[in-house]
Amino acid sequence: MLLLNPLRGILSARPQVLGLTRFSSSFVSRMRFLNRLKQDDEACAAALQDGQLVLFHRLQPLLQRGPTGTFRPVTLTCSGVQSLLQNFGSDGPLLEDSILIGCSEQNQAQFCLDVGHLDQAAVAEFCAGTFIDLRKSFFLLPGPAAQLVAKAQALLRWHQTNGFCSATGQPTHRNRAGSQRVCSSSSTIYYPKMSPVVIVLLSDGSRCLLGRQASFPRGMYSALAGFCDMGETLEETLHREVAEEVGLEVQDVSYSSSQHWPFPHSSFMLGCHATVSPAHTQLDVDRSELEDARWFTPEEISSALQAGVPPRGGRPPDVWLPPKHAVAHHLITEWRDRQRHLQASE
Ligand SMILES: NC(=O)C1=CN([C@@H]2O[C@H](COP(=O)(O)OP(=O)(O)OC[C@H]3O[C@@H](n4cnc5c(N)ncnc54)[C@H](O)[C@@H]3O)[C@@H](O)[C@H]2O)C=CC1
Ligand SMILES: [Mg+2]
Repeated sequence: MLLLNPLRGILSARPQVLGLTRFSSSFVSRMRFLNRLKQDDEACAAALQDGQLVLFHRLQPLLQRGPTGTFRPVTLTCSGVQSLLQNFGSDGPLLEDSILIGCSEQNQAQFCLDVGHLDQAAVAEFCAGTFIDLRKSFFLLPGPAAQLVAKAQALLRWHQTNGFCSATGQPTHRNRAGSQRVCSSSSTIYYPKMSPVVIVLLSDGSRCLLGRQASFPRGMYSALAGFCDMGETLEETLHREVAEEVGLEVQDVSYSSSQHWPFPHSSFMLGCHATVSPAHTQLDVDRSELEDARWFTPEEISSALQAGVPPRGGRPPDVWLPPKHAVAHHLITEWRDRQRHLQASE
């Protein structure tokens, strides 16, 4: 139940439907619907009228704590946002700045809008929510909502920083969905960008390798990661990064899963497992990239996973691992489960 009077009737009645369930029977129709909205400005404008909107203020999403204590993004109807904008003396064109971010399972188009020109505290109070920094929001929200909010913020940021053509210096104009921008002078089309990053959990058969950068929170260790250089394959990046960062030669590589990672800007994380020969595990750590790297046994990994993410302010344990939403966490739990399976079958 939403306990919000000023917004009665303008908050979306279905805030919990953010995020897509893949492979549902209507998956194909939703994907085709979204694709049409990206190509057809009129259809997109019509979909906005019936859509849900997630608000941001200077790239911070508006969240609300639900009755069970879990956070979710506040979702507004189109008329709800219009009332809000009118209430704050700003209406009309701003609504057209909204960007298409998805489609709910009820076939409602989902949009985001940054109201950074309005008073943050007043809007938050009006919507009975709180604008929370994305890094914090990402870990407060359940997985699908976190990914949707991260995608929304990445698109808002991309539009805010790509207002001009890098070749002609002339303004660029967005399509209605916000899926591209076109140079007003040269007609060059620009699409939102992600930087590909390979992230790899190395194993020597009985241990896995984790490292930490000096900039990580104290005690946090993660899988090795590195940006792809122009022209590289996933495998070439992986071999190069491991050689550069810890001085090892990789044998086998297998792909696990991928993730859009919004920090510090949009990265496309390609998660892999890889092995090194048990006879060649001596590390030669590049201290300009990593503060530390070491091999961990399955027992050490299990207890670090059990310890969880330390609360803010408290003294962190000596070793803790990235939280659930991070692909690094997924790679580490996959490796731990595989080790358990191997031990059980011995
Ligand atoms: N989701 C997850 O589980 C994890 C995500 N990550 C992310 O992976 C990313 C890459 O990891 P790092 O070890 O820092 O990469 P890295 O080992 O390639 O080192 C970063 C350096 O690469 C250079 N670089 C080359 N191409 C770049 C580009 N397109 N954008 C920015 N810098 C570029 C810069 O000099 C930068 O300082 C980080 O942004 C981090 O947030 C890292 C670990 C876990
Ligand atoms: Mg790295």
